[in-house]
Amino acid sequence: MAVSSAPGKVYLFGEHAVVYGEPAVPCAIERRARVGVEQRADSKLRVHAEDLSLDGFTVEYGGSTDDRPDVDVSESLISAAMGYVDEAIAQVRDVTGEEEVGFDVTIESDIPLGAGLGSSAAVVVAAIDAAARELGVTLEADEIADRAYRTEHEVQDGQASRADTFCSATGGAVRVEGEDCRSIEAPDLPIVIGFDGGAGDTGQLVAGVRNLREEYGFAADTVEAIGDVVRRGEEALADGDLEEVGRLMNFNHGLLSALGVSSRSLDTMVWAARDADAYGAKLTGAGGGGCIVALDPSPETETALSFTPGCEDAFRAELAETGVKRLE
Ligand SMILES: Nc1ncnc2c1ncn2[C@@H]1O[C@H](COP(=O)(O)OP(=O)(O)OP(=O)(O)O)[C@@H](O)[C@H]1O
Ligand SMILES: C[C@@](O)(CCO)CC(=O)[O-]
Ligand SMILES: [Mg+2]
Repeated sequence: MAVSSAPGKVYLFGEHAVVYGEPAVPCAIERRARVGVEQRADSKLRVHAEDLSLDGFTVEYGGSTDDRPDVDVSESLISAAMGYVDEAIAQVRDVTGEEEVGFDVTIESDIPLGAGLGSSAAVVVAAIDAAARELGVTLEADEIADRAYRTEHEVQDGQASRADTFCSATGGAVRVEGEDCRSIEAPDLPIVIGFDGGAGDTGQLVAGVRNLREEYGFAADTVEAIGDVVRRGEEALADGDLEEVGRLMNFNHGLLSALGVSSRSLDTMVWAARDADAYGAKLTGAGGGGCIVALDPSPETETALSFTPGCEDAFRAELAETGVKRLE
């Protein structure tokens, strides 16, 4: 049995636009997915997922018979959950050359699912690392990131960036522009997260932006404008100028909103953070529902969010210095 964990992330700048080659700056946070992998005698996959916003379920399938068991969970939820794990295991079969190998996979995660904190990337990164090690292969962080990217690319219908998976595999603050992925220095960031209890489907939201971009020149311009905001944001980060970082986060949120990926509850939380004098606030990740990220060294934003209708949870997040961790 091999067990690995990987962190979730927030985007300081640049989600969605990063899919079209603009730069983005995500930052790993200390909320992790842990994945345990044990090789089986047959070629099936059994997945036990503990906290998919329900009590947990187990599915077993693959091999010659497809015996998805009777579980008290909708088929669509299982399919959604299995998409990433399935493809991650396919990548490990490919990289190790062991095409017929089967696994029991156990997932535990404290990253809310589909909420913009990169639960998919964390699960995929940890699963790839653990499954490869279970077969005696230790992959470098770059290779894990690459295989995890291919997984997200496959599941998100060919539209994904390397940002989430690179950030989760390497930890820290990173900058991703197309194929170019690197770690960057970031000042101490007083990160506050607000969570509306909801979720958005990354694949669908990315497809929505793609359609807008194809239909309207000004939507394509909006994507480019996000790139401009990110470049200014990088300068502000390098200068340690958190007030400017915050102003640019606000601008970035407005542009994401124009692209149709915000929601009423995300906007409400963003305004609650701004009213509490946060440096700035924006949605994080694919949007549609889920989380916002704000910067505020004082307790005001967290307190304000905890009294905001529609905000289910407000918490501080520490930067995760380490990406994938080998636990067993
Ligand atoms: N604990 C878990 N167990 C099994 N699968 C999980 C778990 N957490 C996440 N996943 C997988 O990740 C999918 C959610 O990924 P999605 O990209 O839509 O959201 P996210 O990664 O949380 O947010 P974002 O991509 O916006 O940062 C789930 O449908 C499921 O397939
Ligand atoms: C929306 C998006 O930019 C980030 C999702 O966390 C998609 C991606 O980069 O693959
Ligand atoms: Mg995701």
